[in-house]
Amino acid sequence: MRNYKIPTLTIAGSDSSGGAGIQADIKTFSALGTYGMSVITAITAQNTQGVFLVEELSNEIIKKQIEVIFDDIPPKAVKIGMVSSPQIIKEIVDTLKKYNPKYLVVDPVMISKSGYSLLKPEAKMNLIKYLIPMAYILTPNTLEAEEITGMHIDNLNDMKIAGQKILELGLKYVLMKGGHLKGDAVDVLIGKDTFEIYKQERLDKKNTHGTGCTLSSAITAHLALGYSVEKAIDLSKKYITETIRNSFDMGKGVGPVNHFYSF
Ligand SMILES: Nc1ncnc2c1ncn2[C@@H]1O[C@H](COP(=O)(O)OP(=O)(O)OP(=O)(O)O)[C@@H](O)[C@H]1O
Ligand SMILES: Cc1ncc(CO)c(N)n1
Repeated sequence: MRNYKIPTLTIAGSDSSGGAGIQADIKTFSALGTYGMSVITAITAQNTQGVFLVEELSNEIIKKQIEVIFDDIPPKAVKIGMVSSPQIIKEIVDTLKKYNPKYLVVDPVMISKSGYSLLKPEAKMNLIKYLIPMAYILTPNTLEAEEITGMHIDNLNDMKIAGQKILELGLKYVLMKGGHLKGDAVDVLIGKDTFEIYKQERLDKKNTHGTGCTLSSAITAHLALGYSVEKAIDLSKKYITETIRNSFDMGKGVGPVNHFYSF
């Protein structure tokens, strides 16, 4: 139902260049027909060439944004992206526990495509201990899954084993993204009794800024719209593929995907 009235929420960092972070999430929520809302955790001075400065917001304003949204417009599904420090992670987890959102999609953002660390090294423990266990779905790329599990991931079988290891932290599903491996763009969904492979052709495209953010917010939107987890991922995988296929030059570096290719 594309009536733009189903509320969805992203808790993430702002990307001033509009291709990733909060901006990618809101574009995706809108393109897929939901009502997007945001809790900003940090502001990045970023463009298509890199991340130049990051300023985190205070725990107080992050907590308040979450509370006033949930008290007024409870979202049908929530996505969490960049949460850079241990105290921000703890604050978000403690605040969300009061509302216990059913569909919580966690994208464990660690390093930007341009190589900038968006997660402080000391925050990794809180991510694993507090945030990941709350997730309905975690969407790590293989490098993030390596950081979480300590395993080396090279192929589909490694992805499956690492996914099963992450499930032990208590979450429902892991969607591991194989975008960084060679060959087709293959992602795998791992649940207690679930193993699904989502395969699309690898597109030879330069402009892939924001692919991870876009995929996780597409899953959030589709869950909010009432699709099953398998169908939500299937539709989101097709959406990200088309946004990459229609990506375009913008700026001097790695340009954005095209969230609005179908309009
Ligand atoms: N060149 C490509 N062609 C087709 N699909 C791709 C390509 N690159 C990535 N994907 C797909 O895009 C989605 C996002 O994956 P990716 O591995 O880029 O995430 P990420 O590394 O978290 O992104 P980001 O750098 O934005 O954080 C996945 O479904 C992945 O398979
Ligand atoms: C704010 C922000 N969040 C996530 C990403 C994804 O890497 C990014 N580049 N910037």
